Amino acid sequence: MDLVQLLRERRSIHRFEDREVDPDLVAELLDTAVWAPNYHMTQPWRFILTYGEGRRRIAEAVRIMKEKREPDASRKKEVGEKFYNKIMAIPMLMTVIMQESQNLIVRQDDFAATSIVIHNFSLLAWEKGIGLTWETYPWIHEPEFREAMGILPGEKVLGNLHIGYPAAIPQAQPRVPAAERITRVDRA
Ligand SMILES: Cc1cc2nc3c(=O)[nH]c(=O)nc-3n(C[C@H](O)[C@H](O)[C@H](O)COP(=O)(O)O)c2cc1C
Repeated sequence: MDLVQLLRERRSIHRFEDREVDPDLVAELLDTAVWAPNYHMTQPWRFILTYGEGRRRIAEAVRIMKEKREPDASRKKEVGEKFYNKIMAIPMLMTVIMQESQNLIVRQDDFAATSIVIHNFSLLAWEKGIGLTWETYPWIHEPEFREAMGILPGEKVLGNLHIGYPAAIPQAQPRVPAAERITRVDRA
């Protein structure tokens, strides 16, 4: 697939086939994805791949969080179970973690660089027929999740990528033509 087609045809995928994703393939793709521009060459990222029985670790943490935060006591179990099952239906989750610099400028540049790694990975995966959605639901920042995944102080979670072979590919969401957002400056 050429790059133009890859960029235009990639979609965020929410429904997956019940099919495993090879973690060695994901590791190989990541090894290319990390060739992102990175101003300070801090390479601040790390990745946790969760799949198979490992998913129970995230699913349990989510169940606990959702039960704890559900105000209606009679619905706690049901809500917890719903989120547990949602996580278990995702073939693989990749938690993307960034070491947070104390320096604001470095931290912002690092956030940009890590985001590029994520999109690089997304395109490389798409080329292999693997889809994903970058998810930033609030509970990735909750202590229950951080503890379950061994996320250290000073590390920021950029998201969970939900990864798998697409069961459905959503319609494209149209983009505003870039021409409408371009200002041309060609004279003094
Ligand atoms: C930083 C970031 C966070 C996102 N978080 C979510 C999310 O929490 N849930 C979700 O369904 N999609 C999330 N998305 C995916 C966007 O919703 C998606 O990219 C957008 O709808 C355009 O669809 P497309 O990726 O198929 O072109 C996120 C994307 C980015 C870049």
